[in-house]
Amino acid sequence: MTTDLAVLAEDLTKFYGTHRGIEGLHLEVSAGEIMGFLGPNGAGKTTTIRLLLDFLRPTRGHATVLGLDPRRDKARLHRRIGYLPGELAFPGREHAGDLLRFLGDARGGVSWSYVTDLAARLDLDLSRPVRAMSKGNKQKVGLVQAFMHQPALLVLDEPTSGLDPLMQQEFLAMVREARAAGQTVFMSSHVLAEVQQVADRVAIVRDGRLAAVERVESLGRRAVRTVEIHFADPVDPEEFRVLPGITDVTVSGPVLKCTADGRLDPLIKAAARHEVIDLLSTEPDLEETFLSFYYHAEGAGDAVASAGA
Ligand SMILES: Nc1ncnc2c1ncn2[C@@H]1O[C@H](COP(=O)(O)OP(=O)(O)OP(=O)(O)O)[C@@H](O)[C@H]1O
Repeated sequence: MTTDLAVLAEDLTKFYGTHRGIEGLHLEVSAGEIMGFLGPNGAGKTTTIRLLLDFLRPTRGHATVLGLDPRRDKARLHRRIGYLPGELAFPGREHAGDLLRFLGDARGGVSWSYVTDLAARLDLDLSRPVRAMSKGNKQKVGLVQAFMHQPALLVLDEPTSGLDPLMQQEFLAMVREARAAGQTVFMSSHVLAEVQQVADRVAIVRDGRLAAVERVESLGRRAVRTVEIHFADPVDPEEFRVLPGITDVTVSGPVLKCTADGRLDPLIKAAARHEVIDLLSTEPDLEETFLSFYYHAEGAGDAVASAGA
């Protein structure tokens, strides 16, 4: 394989008995990119992540991570990865600082000032016992341990779960900085909005299959928006129903409501034939449009859209 791939999954498949975890996954993550891994609950995100790290063995297929075989080179690979599990379990009674020192030593030593910087950014008190921490604070400990050795690859399973909005933004800033430093980030989420803020591309899984891989810039083009136009006088809905990309037209006296598929130009030109009092266009809701398309569309799970890295 070429060395500029941080992750390569080839026909990666895991069945739990007869139950599909993930099937036939082909995925490439380039070195230095941020890849969002999106899907609803039970789609197969955690299964995929665990396969990449050799916490699970594939039923079929193969993964190459940082040029290594996760099974053969597990210890070497794990030193070069920062991993945040979806379910954090800190069994001991240690204070967060002791736990991080222990984990840092196990990875061959880390810069302690970097650890305290990360903790300060996330507003994490290292002198508190981890077991007594809230879910959000435990998540911060999990994030610090994933980032602290500045690994070549960060594999983060639902990293913002339990974080408040301010901390989510701080985390996204850390992810951007990681990319600037040449690190690769593979992060799962079921929230497109957060992934969209940092990711270069998103891979979308549904029912254990890859539904699509898209560059983030191209997601917006699929956005459907609702438009409401207030005219000075009543208008004929038929005039708008015939426009390309315009659906769900309803007219109530001088107020027209419709859905536009992203190209507003035909609608604006038609509206301009009348006196327009006001125009309201709701922000494209990508959760509703893009994701519902991939999550629910018939056969979407088999249609692997390829977007170049
Ligand atoms: N140990 C297991 N035994 C049996 N089935 C499992 C096991 N782990 C996961 N599954 C099933 O495999 C499928 C994929 O699960 P997975 O946890 O990978 O999804 P996910 O996308 O990470 O979901 P979530 O967002 O809920 O964590 C689901 O149908 C799940 O029920």
